[in-house]
Amino acid sequence: MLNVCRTVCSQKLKTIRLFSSDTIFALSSGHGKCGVAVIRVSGKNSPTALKLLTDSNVLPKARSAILRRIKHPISKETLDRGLILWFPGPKSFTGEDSFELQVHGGIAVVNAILNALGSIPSLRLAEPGEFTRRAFHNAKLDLTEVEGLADLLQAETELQRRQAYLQTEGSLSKLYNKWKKTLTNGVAHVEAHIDFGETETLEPHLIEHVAKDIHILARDIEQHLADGRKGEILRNGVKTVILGEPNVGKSSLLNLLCERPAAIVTPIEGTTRDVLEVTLNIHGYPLVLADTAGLRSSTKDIIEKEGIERALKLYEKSNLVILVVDMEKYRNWKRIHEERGINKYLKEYVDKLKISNLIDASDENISFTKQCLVVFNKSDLGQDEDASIDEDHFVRISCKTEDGVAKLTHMISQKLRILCGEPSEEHPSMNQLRHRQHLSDCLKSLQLFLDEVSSDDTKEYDLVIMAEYLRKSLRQLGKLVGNVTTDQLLNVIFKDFCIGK
Ligand SMILES: Nc1nc2c(ncn2[C@@H]2O[C@H](COP(=O)(O)OP(=O)(O)OP(=O)(O)O)[C@@H](O)[C@H]2O)c(=O)[nH]1
Ligand SMILES: [K+]
Ligand SMILES: [Mg+2]
Repeated sequence: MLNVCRTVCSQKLKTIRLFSSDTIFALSSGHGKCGVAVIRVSGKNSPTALKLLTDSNVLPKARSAILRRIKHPISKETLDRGLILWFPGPKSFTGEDSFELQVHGGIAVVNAILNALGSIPSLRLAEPGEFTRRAFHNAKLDLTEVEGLADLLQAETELQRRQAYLQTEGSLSKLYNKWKKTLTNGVAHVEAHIDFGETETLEPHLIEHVAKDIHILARDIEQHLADGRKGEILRNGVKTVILGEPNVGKSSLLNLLCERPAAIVTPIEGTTRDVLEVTLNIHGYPLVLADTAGLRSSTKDIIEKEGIERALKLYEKSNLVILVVDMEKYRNWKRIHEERGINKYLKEYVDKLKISNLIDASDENISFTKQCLVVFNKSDLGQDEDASIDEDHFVRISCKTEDGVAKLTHMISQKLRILCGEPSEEHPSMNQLRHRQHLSDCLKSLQLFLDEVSSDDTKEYDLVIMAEYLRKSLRQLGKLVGNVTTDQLLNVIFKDFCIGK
């Protein structure tokens, strides 16, 4: 559909580049047949375009839905009848004069209206994300809010939606702007000291006061950075890997959790080679679950060896490990080593799988170095009264009878809550590497400032250097919210948007 429109507009696109004075239009609802399609127009020629489409000299009432015939500007043919919403700037999404059309969602209807818009001089099809980019340039949204909006469009689970929504509403923005204000204050005070310090009487302990504020700020940023990457994990999905010996039922478990036969299951050891990933929604949390090749060192098969290597690589990067154990094998082991318990078995098991760093060796009991659940599978194959399997991170299941699977799902969701947290307005989590980098750099400069304060016992501060450290920190916060940007950065951020947003 857009191809048609692109052809119509291609002539114009050749000559018109991304000048903000262009008036842009696009289909903003999904592509293909649908009940209602939303077409958006924004820019200084919106009023003219709207008058032409409605064949009227007056603009409709602002921000009210009005039913109108939509006509071709030249032939005056009625193309459809639909709702019109007129948003005069600056009280619009983009901050510019703009309007929206809600029309019948047929492909030909949408094409006809897009073509009609394309026939109006100085109107052109919007680039991906261009409406949002204008909103950003007109200070309707800052950069973290733009990122929140992109995430909201991508969100697949309830908690991803909640985190993204709070961010579009400025949860991160408010926090970072508060920090910016503290820093701006600090810079102003230090600079005032440099400019007037020698001639005028300034508050005697001014630098100490600034240092106190900066100290609190540095602590807050440090705490914000030390959040276990909760926001990032929620945004990207919890990387979870199923590991274990061959034939313990890893693929059976993946199939059970995703409720379809995604992975091949056979009684042959070494059935799975490639990593197989499925995305699941568990109680609103996104889980990226990977089935892997059974870990063993005895194989000579080069394909299986490669599969094992891939499994181990994935393990290193995973947020959560589901370690599968064959209940029967554990039972047999216990018969031989009666005096030794489950912890001993697990230590031997991870050694054998060559993932011994999963268990903290210094610990007498068992503690894992990553979030981990141990699944004792094939519980249907005999009776076992070992009560130690009912501990926090151990669960007994049968992929055959589906016994214990509900309990496992519950335990997984608890782990997801630990890893992702609950998005909240009061304690928003940063959720992109970009945020982390700017904040770490900001913190570094703040620490240099604080070092300068504490190192000088004669209280003869080097104010010029100190002001520079604060300005550097401020610049990082500016980059974070988007006061300081480059086209390159903006292109990266806006690349996730589609045409019409
Ligand atoms: N009785 C019983 N058999 C099971 C259970 N879970 C899996 N199996 C069987 O165990 C065999 C191996 O299952 P898979 O799911 O292929 O095991 P895997 O760990 O993925 O094996 P590899 O990919 O070869 O490492 C199959 O014959 C399954 O039907 C269970 O809970 N009870
Ligand atoms: K198998
Ligand atoms: Mg398998």
